[in-house]
Amino acid sequence: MIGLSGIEKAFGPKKVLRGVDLSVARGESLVIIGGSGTGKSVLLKCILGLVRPDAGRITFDGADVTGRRSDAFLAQFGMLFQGAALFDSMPVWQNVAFRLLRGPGRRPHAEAREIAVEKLRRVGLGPEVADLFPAELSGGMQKRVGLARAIAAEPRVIFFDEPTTGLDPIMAGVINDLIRDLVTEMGATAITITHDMSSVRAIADRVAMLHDGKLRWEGSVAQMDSTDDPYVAQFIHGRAEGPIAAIR
Ligand SMILES: Nc1ncnc2c1ncn2[C@@H]1O[C@H](COP(=O)(O)OP(=O)(O)OP(=O)(O)O)[C@@H](O)[C@H]1O
Repeated sequence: MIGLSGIEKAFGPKKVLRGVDLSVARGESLVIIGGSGTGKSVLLKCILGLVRPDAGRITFDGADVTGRRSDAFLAQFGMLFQGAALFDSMPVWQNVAFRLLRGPGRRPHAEAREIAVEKLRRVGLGPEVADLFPAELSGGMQKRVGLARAIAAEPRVIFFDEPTTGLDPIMAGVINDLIRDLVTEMGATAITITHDMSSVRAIADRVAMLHDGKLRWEGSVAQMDSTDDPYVAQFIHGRAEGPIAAIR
């Protein structure tokens, strides 16, 4: 469904992506791991067209989309940002219904609110939360609202950027399970960036590791656990010693 071939991106002299080849099948949940600053976020931004690659090709449903993104293209994506990134000045339901209230797929106000309340229910939040403001919610609740927003327009592809950062392990587990269930239920394709190995295990059909601007390794969670690739092993066991330099 999504294909990347030979993606390169440099910022000034710094070569961040050095030829990334990666494909994601429809309905698959891919998790991208890798050390800080290896270009995971830059890679997602390339797919969304927020960053233009210096070289390489991006395809979506077989069509070449490198360098051009229409509103209709972007409407197929949902995104859960790091830190939920809610608009503080809007009540929760308007945050969830953000895309339903504007743009090409605009819905009437009452209908958008109804959809927002339904999506909030889906992530375990009651209708009483709809009229609260983000500042009145805990971090875990804010993540759920971000998740409800990501699925509100029923996207075909959802990106999760470090979905459990800042949450306690129990809430992280709840969010991981919700992501897994939502993706399965919607039949959506998911790409997740995370440092959290519990997320990898809960969410991934397939794991890809970025290192030094390239796709270093890919495989299933079971293959990840038994691989003798020293980079993957260092990462999953969180060792300071190993081929990945700990000073960044
Ligand atoms: N717009 C930009 N201009 C200049 N440099 C950038 C820009 N965007 C990203 N970079 C650089 O590209 C590198 C990769 O950044 P990126 O955010 O993709 O890393 P990451 O793998 O997502 O890291 P983390 O896990 O810490 O979030 C970093 O060194 C960053 O400073």
